[in-house]
Amino acid sequence: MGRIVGFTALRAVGATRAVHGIELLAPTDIDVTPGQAVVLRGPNGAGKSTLLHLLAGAARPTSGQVLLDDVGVDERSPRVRQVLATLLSPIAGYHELTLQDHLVLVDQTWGGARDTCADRVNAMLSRLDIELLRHRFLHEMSSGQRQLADIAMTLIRPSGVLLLDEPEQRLDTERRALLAQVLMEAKRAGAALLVACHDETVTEAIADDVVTLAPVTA
Ligand SMILES: Nc1ncnc2c1ncn2[C@@H]1O[C@H](COP(=O)(O)OP(=O)(O)OP(=O)(O)O)[C@@H](O)[C@H]1O
Repeated sequence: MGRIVGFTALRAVGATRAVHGIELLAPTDIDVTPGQAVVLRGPNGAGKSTLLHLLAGAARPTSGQVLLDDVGVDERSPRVRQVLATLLSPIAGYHELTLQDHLVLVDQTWGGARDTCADRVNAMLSRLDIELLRHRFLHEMSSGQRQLADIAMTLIRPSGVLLLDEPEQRLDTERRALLAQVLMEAKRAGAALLVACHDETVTEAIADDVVTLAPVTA
C-alpha cells in the first residue's frame, strides 16, 4: 500500500444522479473516515457504480452534495486527486510497457522517492503474489491476473481513500481471500475504503458498514 494521505471525511449527502430525466440513484447518504470500510451492496443496476463515480468526482450529483473535508468533490482538483485512488473500470495501460514498468510509472508520477521505487514495486508484486507477472505485458495476462495488476497499480500510489468497483471480479477464491487481507492491511494503515462488492466473504472480512442500494423504480 502506498503512503497514506490524510483527510477527515468523504461524504455524500442526499446525493442523487439523473441522466436525461431518468433517476439512476435515489437520495443517498454515505460517510467514510480514515481507517473505515464501507461496502456498497445491491443488485445489478442498483446504482453502486453511479455512486462511486459521484464520490470520485467523475460525475456531479444532480441534487445533494459530495464533499471531501467539506469541499465539493471534483476529480480535477489537485487535493481530490491526491486523496482519492480509484479503480472504477479496467485500466487501459500501455501496450509496450510491462507490469513492472506500469508500477514504476505510477509510483514516480505520484512522487515516490526514486532510490526506493524498486522496493515499493517489489513489495507490491510480492504482496499480491504476482512476481511472475513482473515482465509481462498487460495483454499477456489472464483476466484474473489482469485484475490483480489493476489492483497493484491502484494500491501502489499514495492515497487516503480507495474507491473500488467490484475489485473481487474475476478473482478465484484464494485470490479473493488475499484481496480481503490486503484491503484490511490498507485499512489498518489508515486508508478509508469504499467498495462495491458482490462477494459476501470479502464483505464480511472488510466491512465496518454495509450500505445496500435498491434500484430506483420509475
Ligand atoms: N450513462 C448512463 N445513462 C443512462 N443510464 C445509465 C448510465 N449509466 C448507468 N445507467 C443506469 O443507471 C442504473 C445504475 O447503474 P450502475 O452501473 O450504477 O449500477 P450497479 O449497482 O453498479 O450495477 P452492477 O452491479 O451491475 O455493476 C442502471 O439502471 C443503469 O442502466
